[in-house]
Amino acid sequence: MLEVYGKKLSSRLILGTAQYPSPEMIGEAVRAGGACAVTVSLRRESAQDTAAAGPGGIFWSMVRSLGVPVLPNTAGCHTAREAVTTAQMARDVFGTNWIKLEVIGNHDTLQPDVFELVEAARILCDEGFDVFPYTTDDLVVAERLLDAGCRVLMPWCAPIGSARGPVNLDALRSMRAHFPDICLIVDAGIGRPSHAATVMELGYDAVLLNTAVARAGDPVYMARAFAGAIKAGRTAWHAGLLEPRDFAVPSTPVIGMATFQ
Ligand SMILES: CC(=O)[C@@H](O)[C@H](O)COP(=O)(O)O
Repeated sequence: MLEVYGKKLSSRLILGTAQYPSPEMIGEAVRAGGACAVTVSLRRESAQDTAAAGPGGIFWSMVRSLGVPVLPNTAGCHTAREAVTTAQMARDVFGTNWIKLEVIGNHDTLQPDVFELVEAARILCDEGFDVFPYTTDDLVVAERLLDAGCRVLMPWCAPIGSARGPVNLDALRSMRAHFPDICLIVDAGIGRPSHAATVMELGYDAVLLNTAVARAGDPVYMARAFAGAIKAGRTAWHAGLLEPRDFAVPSTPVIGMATFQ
């Protein structure tokens, strides 16, 4: 069972809550996929600033009623300062020390600003937050985040919302090899269940995704498909996968085969 910051999680799928056709469908997708947690953007939801969407409103009650841990996120923040303030507000609203730390550095790629990210992570870890940093697959940045106090890393596999899947498998593989004991959760860019299975086959601990489910033709079915893929990938990793080989190797033994002269 996956344990993160001392909390045991019921599965290896974390779902985002944005872009669904309706709030009800978020609940259905979370249940169908057996998601172990949901991530929520405090800024995005609060920005709508209506009685229905504000911190006491329908959206928030629905999120709380899902019965899974809430992982508030700092989506939309561009500086360490903004992210720290947003995290502090999220702690008050949700009563949790968990924070998915996003500090965006580039408008086109939504790539994290890793410098601001590390700074924000250091401040938040010092303040007692359990920080889940959305980062790139850069090993040096990963080291800095761990030095700052993070116990989980969330590398992207492709830009947020791109649905491209793992564009640099070697980097993800090397991150897994460098940090065998750190909880690694792929966050962003997963487009298909097969992408999720692929990263789980590499030994990743979990997957966080949003767009691929929320924007699917049928989000509920898609959540179920992702749940199956994540379990399959994890089981395959446990089973011990063969490394690809350059040459053919007969699968049927030839020893003892009759020979005709
Ligand atoms: C919801 C959330 O936190 C996103 O910022 C996250 O990174 C998911 O990315 P995808 O929408 O590409 O799955």
